[in-house]
Amino acid sequence: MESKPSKPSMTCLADFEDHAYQILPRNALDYYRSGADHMQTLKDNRRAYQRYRISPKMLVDVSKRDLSTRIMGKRVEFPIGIAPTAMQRMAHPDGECASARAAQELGTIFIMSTLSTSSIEEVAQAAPQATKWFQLYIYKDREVTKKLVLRAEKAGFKALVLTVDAPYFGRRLADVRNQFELPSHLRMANFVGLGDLETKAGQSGGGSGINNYVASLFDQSLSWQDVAWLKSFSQLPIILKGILRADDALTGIQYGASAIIVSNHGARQLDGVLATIDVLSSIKEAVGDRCELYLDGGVTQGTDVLKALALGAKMVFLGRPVIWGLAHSGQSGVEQTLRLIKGELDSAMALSGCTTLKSVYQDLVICPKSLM
Ligand SMILES: Cc1cc2nc3c(=O)[nH]c(=O)nc-3n(C[C@H](O)[C@H](O)[C@H](O)COP(=O)(O)O)c2cc1C
Ligand SMILES: CCCCCCC(=O)C(=O)O
Repeated sequence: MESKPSKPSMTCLADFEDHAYQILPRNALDYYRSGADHMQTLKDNRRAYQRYRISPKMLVDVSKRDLSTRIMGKRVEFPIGIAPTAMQRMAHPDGECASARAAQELGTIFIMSTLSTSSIEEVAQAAPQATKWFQLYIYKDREVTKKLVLRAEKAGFKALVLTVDAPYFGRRLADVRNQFELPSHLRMANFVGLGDLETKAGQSGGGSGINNYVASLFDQSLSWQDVAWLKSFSQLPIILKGILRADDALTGIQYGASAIIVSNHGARQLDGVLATIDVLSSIKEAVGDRCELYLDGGVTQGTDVLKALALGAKMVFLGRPVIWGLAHSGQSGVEQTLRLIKGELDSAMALSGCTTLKSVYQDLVICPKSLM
């Protein structure tokens, strides 16, 4: 008797999330999954996608499809990249190096967090061909910040992603309850030998080591002038991450931002802000074609991506889903995650009459009044 081929165990991104919930230590799992305060926005980031529905076009020849695009002038195989998430070695020993390699393998973008558990140079060496962007937090110590930027530039990173929504950190209640500390075998790899910058995340101070770290070391006086400061010594294009309003997007362009990531930091900062998909079209309307717009937050399936593209994003980024893939099986798990959602987008495009990303128009998505 012929035996049946074995069942695929991972069929969608939620399967990886379920798996991660079973295997990750509590301290790490809570850190990764939490939103701020009572997590109203965390739920809304995902739920909001259900308020938008697709209005597909029929009898279009969809036998050939192309998901590739150009982002900041560079070819990307499909419009789904990896958002910066800190401390990835808590999910898998290969951490950020594995995620960057997965991005390289699939031809998409990897954004590396300032607060990585692998260094800029380690990631650059692990994935030399990947398109890598460096996410920047600005420290009170501006010399440290400047050195970090110059290291990223030297190591071949192609853009700076300046996070603008985190002068302080939101209160993630589980991290406070767990008295979160970076496990002692890991390090803030970009700051080795720099005292508190390396070690402070390993000190909870009786609360969350994260808030402790940020409140004492990040520059709370950050303002628009600092975009000009960055441009004064770095050649890299600047992408603002964490914009939620059209007027801020326009100001960002005036100060020289090359692109904007519409983001609420995965609902980890100010609880009660709008879901990112809900603010996207108003920002797109204001900025038009003056800069590229990307989005993150709550994207977990191909139809979410299709909706974001139709409403004005050129690319979306995944935060937690990549962590769940990493926790499953390192580079391979991240690759599987990206392939799954890419396949879902491809299928959603085929079934809605789109053969290229350019053919994904705004009228493909509607928000019926009954669902508002
Ligand atoms: C565990 C975790 C760590 C994060 N670390 C950073 C970071 O270091 N820098 C940053 O700008 N954003 C950080 N973010 C926010 C993500 O870049 C992104 O905005 C968010 O995760 C997108 O939402 P999603 O997780 O629903 O995909 C983090 C998010 C999570 C969940
Ligand atoms: C002590 C390390 C703090 C890491 C914070 C990274 C981040 O942005 C997050 O949302 O978490």
